[in-house]
Amino acid sequence: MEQITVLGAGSWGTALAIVLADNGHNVKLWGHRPELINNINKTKKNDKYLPGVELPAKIEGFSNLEESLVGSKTIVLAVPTKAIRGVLNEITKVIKEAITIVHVSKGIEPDTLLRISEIIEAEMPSHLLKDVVVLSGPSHAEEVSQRHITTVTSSSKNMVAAEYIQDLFINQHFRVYTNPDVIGVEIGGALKNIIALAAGITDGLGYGDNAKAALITRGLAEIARLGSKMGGNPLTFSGLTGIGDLIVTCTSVHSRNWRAGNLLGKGQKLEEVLENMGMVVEGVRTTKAAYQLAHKYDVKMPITEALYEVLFNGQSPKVAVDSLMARVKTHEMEDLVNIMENR
Ligand SMILES: NC(=O)C1=CN([C@@H]2O[C@H](COP(=O)(O)OP(=O)(O)OC[C@H]3O[C@@H](n4cnc5c(N)ncnc54)[C@H](OP(=O)(O)O)[C@@H]3O)[C@@H](O)[C@H]2O)C=CC1
Ligand SMILES: O=C(CO)COP(=O)(O)O
Repeated sequence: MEQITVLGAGSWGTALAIVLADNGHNVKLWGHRPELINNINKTKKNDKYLPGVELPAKIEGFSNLEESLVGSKTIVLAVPTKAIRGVLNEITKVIKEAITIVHVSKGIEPDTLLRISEIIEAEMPSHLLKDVVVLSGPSHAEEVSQRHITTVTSSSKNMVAAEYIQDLFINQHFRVYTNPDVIGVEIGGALKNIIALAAGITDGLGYGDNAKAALITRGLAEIARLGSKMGGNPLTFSGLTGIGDLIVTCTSVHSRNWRAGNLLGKGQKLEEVLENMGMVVEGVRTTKAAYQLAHKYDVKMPITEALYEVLFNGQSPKVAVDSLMARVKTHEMEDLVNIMENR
């Protein structure tokens, strides 16, 4: 059995700590708010993020980063995308030996347009970084923490590392696959949040299942279009970290992105929505990044572009949906578009 440090004591960090503890590992769970950590250690619960869930005895909370890292060679990084650089910077100051970082965040950094594994490689000195692995897939913390059946994918440039992480996490309720396509896995996980926001908006506007099916399917088309151009394997987008995560996030009330979109669709302002969520809504920043990526790679991403107008240019959700539907008619399949345009 291993000792593993989980950085980030929010919903996902805590749920993954439970999986690891269930597998017999000793888990040091670090959070940056001492009151939350004291409460975790006292009550053996994280009532702010996973109300009512009992934490296994093998999880110990830490608010001191250095203490949480002593003796751990594998670190699970479970903080929101915007906090990643800061946390990596602090890790670098205190560790002495190379570590394996498993990141579980779903986002892309606006402006730099870096994926999370690229941020990790850029921030960490190479002598302190053994491997980077991404663990991603359709997995809401609320269900994982109740040991409901979940499937995810472990991906790394180094498949030995991906398989090592598969072994650490896999159990009867939490099935872990591997996939060498880090780009496809990270792009699918990050961009599904944009489509989930849009699905929440159409639900909030009062549209039904047809609209949601359209968003999931056409959302997948634009994610795959961008992701393949960035070097991802097109097949990855039909897997757990592509269509799988799209389905769960667009259809579940657990999704913070769907919930935020739903409130936007019902007429709330973005600032108001984010203030009241109390948890990270990754899709907002990622919409900005994907909008920039679409221009950089010259890829059509109509849903992303419509959402960008709503989030950053004050367009009303109804007008954005109407303009999506009023676009010039086209073929469904990319190849057909190329064939027809060249005939
Ligand atoms: N929840 C889920 O089901 C899943 C989430 N993910 C991904 O996991 C990542 C984390 O999300 P999740 O746990 O759900 O988010 P939450 O909002 O539930 O928790 C985020 C945690 O990170 C903490 N945090 C914020 N800023 C910092 C910082 N600068 N330094 C240290 N800690 C910080 C927050 O503390 P505080 O707010 O108190 O400051 C909070 O404890 C996201 O990228 C998300 O997309 C992936 C799969 C499933
Ligand atoms: O990534 C997730 C499920 O796979 C969590 O999605 P939300 O961040 O929208 O809650």
